Amino acid sequence: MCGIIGIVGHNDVAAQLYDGLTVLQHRGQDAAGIATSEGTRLRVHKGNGLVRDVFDQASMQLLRGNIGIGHCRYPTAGSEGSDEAQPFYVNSPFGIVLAHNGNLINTEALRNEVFAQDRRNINTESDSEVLLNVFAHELDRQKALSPAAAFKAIENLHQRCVGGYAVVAAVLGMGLVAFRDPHGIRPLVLGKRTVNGRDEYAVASESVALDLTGFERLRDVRPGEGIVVTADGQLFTQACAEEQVHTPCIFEYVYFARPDSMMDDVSVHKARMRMGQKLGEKILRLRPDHDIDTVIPIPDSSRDAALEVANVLGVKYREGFIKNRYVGRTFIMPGQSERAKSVRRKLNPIPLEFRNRVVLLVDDSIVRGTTSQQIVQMARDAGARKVYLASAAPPVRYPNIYGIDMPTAEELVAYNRSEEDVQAILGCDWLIYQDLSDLQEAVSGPKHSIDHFDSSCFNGEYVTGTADDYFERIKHLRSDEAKKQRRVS
Ligand SMILES: O=P(O)(O)OC[C@H]1O[C@H](OP(=O)(O)OP(=O)(O)O)[C@H](O)[C@@H]1O
Ligand SMILES: NC(=O)CC[C@H](N)C(=O)O
Ligand SMILES: [Mg+2]
Repeated sequence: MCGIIGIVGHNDVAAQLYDGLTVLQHRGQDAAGIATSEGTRLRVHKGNGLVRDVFDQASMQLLRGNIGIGHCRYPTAGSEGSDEAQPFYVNSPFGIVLAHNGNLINTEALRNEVFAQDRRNINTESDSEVLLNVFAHELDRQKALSPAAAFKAIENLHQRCVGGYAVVAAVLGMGLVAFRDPHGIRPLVLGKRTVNGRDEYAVASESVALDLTGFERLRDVRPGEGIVVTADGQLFTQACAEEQVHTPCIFEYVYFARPDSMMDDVSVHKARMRMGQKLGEKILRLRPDHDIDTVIPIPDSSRDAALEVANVLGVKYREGFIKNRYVGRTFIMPGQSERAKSVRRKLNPIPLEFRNRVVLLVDDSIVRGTTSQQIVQMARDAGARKVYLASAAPPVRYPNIYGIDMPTAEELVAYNRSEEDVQAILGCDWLIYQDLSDLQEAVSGPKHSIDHFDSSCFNGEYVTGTADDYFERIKHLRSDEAKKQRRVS
């Protein structure tokens, strides 16, 4: 789940892109990059690491220009190498840089098509480089450099690309281009500010990046919609795909997004509190006479939900695990051994919150079970009498193929297993999962802001459809074992 941002200002925008990326860092920790457009030059600086590691004063000074895009990466395709850091660049037509959040599921077929028909070579394993070349080819076919040409290119791209994608690009001589896939799986929000009487625009994965850079959130980019902001700050928008069911990714609300973001008009913080309420109500339904002494969140992402669980149950909420703030998110680390080691480095219990107590640990989700298995053991070692575990999301039983790197069902702890089996593996005394209907209601909220979701990792329903052999092929390419082999070779 990468973070993307694009800004058109009237002065240099690199410093603001940098600031925006620092608050999107939770979406991708492996690589970061910024590209800016100034006169006849596109400048790109990118590399592996956190935003703060990739840029220094010298690189920032080179990134001149009033139009720019930024990216922080969590790979879902190709390798973790620096040559697949984004933004990507192509020199023709005009010069384009592009950054992508999401994952294409027809990359292989597109790559062949792009080579054979469009006569363009893709030099990495990245789906985003394929996407850029499709856009470049379709823009080239328009024989013009205008918002209308960009919209036509986006329309054609939607016909060719299948998957989840939110995209920002800068086209030399035109400005900023942004678009969202026809189902709106991946998020993208549009903001505006007025500086000295002149309008400036930004698009970003999450509204928190707009808050930090002083842009007011105007609205979410609509599914399939194209946005162009010209170099002089004029905004053009157009629907570039026939209307489809809007199915934003529900996992954004469960785990990925920051709680202080608004996404498709829903507050992530409020959605998580409602998840906690519903989970608490389910626990009360199942065991009205429960013996829980304390609710303990598993930091960071479960805190909003855990607090509400405690409120509903009427028991104490206590911080029982202290998080080492210098260790990043474990779930988005690239390999299983790194993820497993990081949980212990990241979380340490406060024994007095566990000793002789019946504790209910609450996490936002249980995916591979890496975190929960270790946490349950830590709670026991710290002296808990009984350890219960509740997940604010249902069992994750199916791969995610639209931008979250969990492509192999066999790596998911709940795959082909009953809740009782998972409870035994995690070693807890009681395991409670949220029901999917409750999760969906929690996110769509009292205003029913969202009617449908991409909930594929919970129910195995893929809104784009999938080729018959897709999951088998992706397993060979992207299982933890395949990634390990690739790193060795
Ligand atoms: O079952 P697993 O495979 O362990 O994945 C699920 C866990 O990973 C995430 O935490 P992470 O440490 O990535 O981030 P956080 O600090 O935002 O909670 C998520 O919040 C769960 O705790
Ligand atoms: N998580 C993402 O959005 C990844 C974007 C792109 N598929 C990549 O691997 O770089
Ligand atoms: Mg967590």
